Formats: sequence, structure tokens, C-alpha cells
Amino acid sequence: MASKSLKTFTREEVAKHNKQDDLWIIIDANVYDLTRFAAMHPGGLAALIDEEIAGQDATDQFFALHRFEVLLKPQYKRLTIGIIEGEENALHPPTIGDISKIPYAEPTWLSEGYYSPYYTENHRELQKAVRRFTDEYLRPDAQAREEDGKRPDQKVFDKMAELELHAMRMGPGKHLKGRTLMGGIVKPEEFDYFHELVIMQEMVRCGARGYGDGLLGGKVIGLPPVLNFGSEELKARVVPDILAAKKFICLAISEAHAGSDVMGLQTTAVKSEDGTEWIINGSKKWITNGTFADYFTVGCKTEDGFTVILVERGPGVETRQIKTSYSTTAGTAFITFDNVRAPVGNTLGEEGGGIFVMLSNFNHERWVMCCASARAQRGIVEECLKWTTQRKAFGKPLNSLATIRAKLAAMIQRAESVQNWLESITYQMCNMSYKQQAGKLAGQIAFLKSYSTSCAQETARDAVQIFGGRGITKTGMGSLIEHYHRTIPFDAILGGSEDVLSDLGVRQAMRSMPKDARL
Ligand code: HEM
Repeated sequence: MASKSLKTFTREEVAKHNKQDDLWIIIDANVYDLTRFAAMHPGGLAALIDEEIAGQDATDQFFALHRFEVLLKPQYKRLTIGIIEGEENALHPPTIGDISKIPYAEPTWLSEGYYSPYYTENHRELQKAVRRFTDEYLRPDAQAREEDGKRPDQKVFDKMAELELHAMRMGPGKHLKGRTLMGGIVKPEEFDYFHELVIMQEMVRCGARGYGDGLLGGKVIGLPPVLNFGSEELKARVVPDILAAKKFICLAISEAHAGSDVMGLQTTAVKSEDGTEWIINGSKKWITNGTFADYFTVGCKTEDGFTVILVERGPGVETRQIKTSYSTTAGTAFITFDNVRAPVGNTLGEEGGGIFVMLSNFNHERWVMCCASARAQRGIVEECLKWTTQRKAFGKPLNSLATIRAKLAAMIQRAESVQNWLESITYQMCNMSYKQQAGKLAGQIAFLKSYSTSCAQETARDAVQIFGGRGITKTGMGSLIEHYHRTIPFDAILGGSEDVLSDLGVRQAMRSMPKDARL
């Protein structure tokens, strides 16, 4: 942390500066002059002029109360005046691209000395590149956008487009053909679901749930129906601009009237008299990226059932922000369609065949959410392991309490089981056609998502208990825990709520019961 050219001091010299008008302290061998800062210290003056702090080594006390990033902020970094003679920094903040050394903070395949049958050298190379990208570009933008509530910076979208991350997030397929993926690291024909898993799990590390959805979550779920069911003409017209992040798309299915109950939807589409256009009326609610979308993949009631239609923003389309418990960065919208016209050529799949279009979309959407949920809960394990090691209560580190260790054990078990099941399903996806996946994996993926998010909710609850008041405070040591606990219900609801998905899994199993089986 401190540069070699800094002045050196002995501990005895530092100890002489122990008064309010001449106040130095030592943190991790660095010497800080807090004389002018002390009166402005957010933790109060008294904490700093305490006789155990002023002029002393306050490393343990500091890290019990502040995150590392406090010391890295320019306004505080410049309080450093030197380093203790003959000593070096023993503590190191995470740097760009780092793999965490904290046990269980990384999935096994990334942990030193462990093996995996699933990941190749190519997946590893991609992982390194996406981690650097996330640390360098996404994390700073995520923090700034969570503060101001605006959507992710267009520069971030453009950079992602340059690396073809928008295209890769749609999974393997023809849409990757001819593209240079992540600067050429992966060949389009070699890109598989483990590559996609790596991208999801790295990006979610930016630790901002609303921002994560703002990073074109709407495209991840709204574009597949166009790619899989749109006409060639429609695809040629809309897909290139969407994958270049020049235009935005969202999936507009749920309504105030019906969420998980897709058959209960009330938005209607009727044909114009000359039969060339759909006329759409109704409303949609909780639509991710809806506030800034140019295209809407809309589920509509039609004469012969349910039909999915691509609607372009234009006369009669209105979107307004819904205030949810995560940030407005996600652009969550309430949308009204008032006699909105869309060409009949914008129909996705068969007229009346919308249920099939939607159901085949769900598997991928839910699997993507499982990737994110598995990785995000692991991040909470890391926070809790660090905190319980560095935080002392009743004179001992928190992790010396058996009740705390029991909570850590449960968290770790949940994170590991979710990741391992996810990898097993991903392996099946790599070896099955899209159609086979729909038949064989709908139940498994539904179960995994419901299991993963219930694990995540328990982990969020345990983490708040471990962090105490800090787990409900937006700044400081527990900021990530507070954020996670507040936003975890999104995972448990979006893409199908836990109860609905568990039931779906059992119903799929019931359908596959052999007729001749008896106890
Ligand atoms: C370079 C030295 C220090 C800097 C730049 C600094 C800065 C800060 C900042 C920015 C906060 C607000 C924390 C947040 O909400 O993120 C804070 C809080 C606090 N600081 Fe410091 N601090 C320093 C040293 C110390 C030391 C040595 C102590 C002594 C124990 C201390 C005690 C506290 C306390 C008690 C709080 C309130 C924590 C809470 O609300 O949970 N600080 N400090």
C-alpha cells in the first residue's frame, strides 16, 4: 500500500504524536497523520484520541470497524505520511483479477489444488478475462449507479459489445457465428454452457443486484424468443443492434393480474381489418429494463390462445419506473399498451403457440438465475468468514463461538451443494439438444432454482445475524450483507417463485412415472 519512497519512522517516534493537535496512528505498518482529519472522522474524535489508539498501532481496531476500501479512497490514502522502519505491509486488499484465498470463497474448480471434470483451459482463460473486466469496468460503474439509480453507463455497454459479452450471454448458438469472443479467447463453435456459466458467475461478483439486472437482464430473457422463433427478416432487422447494445429489449409477460399464472394474462392482441397488423391493449408489470427498452417481447391473449409478439416502442407504448426494493438501475417498469400496432411478421412462433415459446424460454432464464444465485451466496460466505475472523466480541474472535461456526457450516454446505448441482445440470445441457433439455431438464432446473434461492434466503438471514446491526446498515462493514438481504427476494421470485417451481419439478416427475411401477 505505501510507496517505498515514503519516509520511515520508528514506533517510538510515532508514539510521541498522541494528542488531538498532533495525532498519528499506525495501521498495517503505515503511519497516518490524523491531526486535521480527526475532527471530521465519521466515527468521532473520541475514538481516535483514546490512549490505546493515539500514537499506537490501531490495525486490529481499524479492521474491526472499517472495510479495506476506506484506506484506498484518495481522500484517506493521502493521510499516509510514512511507514515503520524495517517493516512491510502484511495486509493486502484484493487487486484486479485476483482469486480469493479465503476458503470456499471461490468455486472448487478455481481453488488451488482442487480438480474438476467440467472446465477446460479455455474456460479458465475466459474466467480470468471476465474477472478482470468485472473488477475494472463493472464494479466501479455498479457502485456509482447504485448510488444515482441511473442505468449502467453506455460506455460499459459498448465495452461489453466490443468483447461480444452481450452475444455470449445469450448462450451457445448461431448468433455467435463470425464474432470475435472476448478478444478471440473462445472460438464461437467451442462456446458452451460452461463458458456462459463462467461469464454469469464472474459478472455477478460486482455485488449489486439491481445493477446486475440493469446490465441487460431484459435482453437475456427477452431476446431468446426472437432468436429461436422470429422470422429471418425480423432477426436481421433487430438482432444486430441489440447485441451491439445500440437498442434494448425486454421480456414483457407478467401483469398486475397474473405473474407465475401465465394463462391468467389479460393483455390482448387482435388483428387489424386488413390482417397485416396486431393491435395490442393492456398492461405489464415488473418488466426489467422496460423503462429504457426499444423492443418488448410481449405475451398476449389472442383469438386462439396465447401469442408472443415483438412490439417496438412507438405511439401507444408508455413505460414508467416502478419503485422496487432494489435500485432503479434495473429500469423495472409498469408498461401500458394503448392500441399499439405491430406487424404480423413480428409474431414469435405460431399464433396461439405462445405457451410453447414461453416455456422453452424459461429453462435458460432459470438456469442463468441459478448461476448468479450460486455465486452470489458464495460471496456472502466470504464476507462472513472474514468478518467472524477479524471481529472480536467478548474478547475473542466471533468464530470462536460454536453458534457462529454452525451458521458458517450451513452457509458453506448450501453454497457447495448448489454449485455442484448446477455444474451437473450444466454438463447435461452441454450434451443435450435444446429440445431434449426442455423435456429432461425443466424439472431439474426448476428444482435447482427453487432450492438455490431458498438456500440463499437462509444464508442472507444467517449473515444478518452474524453481522448484527451492520447487516441492516447500508454503509460500512455490513454493506454487502445489507444489500444482499434486501435484494435476495428478487432471485426467489423472478423467473418463477419458489413454491411454483418446486411444484413444477414434482409434476414433471409425476408425468414421467412408469405406468407399470408398483411398491
Ligand atoms: C486512517 C484512519 C481512519 C480513517 C480514514 C477512518 C475513516 C472512517 C470512515 C470513513 C468511517 C465511516 C465508515 C463507514 O460508514 O463506511 C469511520 C467510522 C468509524 N471509525 Fe474510523 N477511520 C480511521 C481510523 C479509526 C480508528 C483508528 C478508530 C478507532 C477504533 C476508528 C473508529 C471508528 C468508528 C468507531 C467508526 C464508526 C463505525 C460504525 O459506525 O460502525 N477509526 N471511520
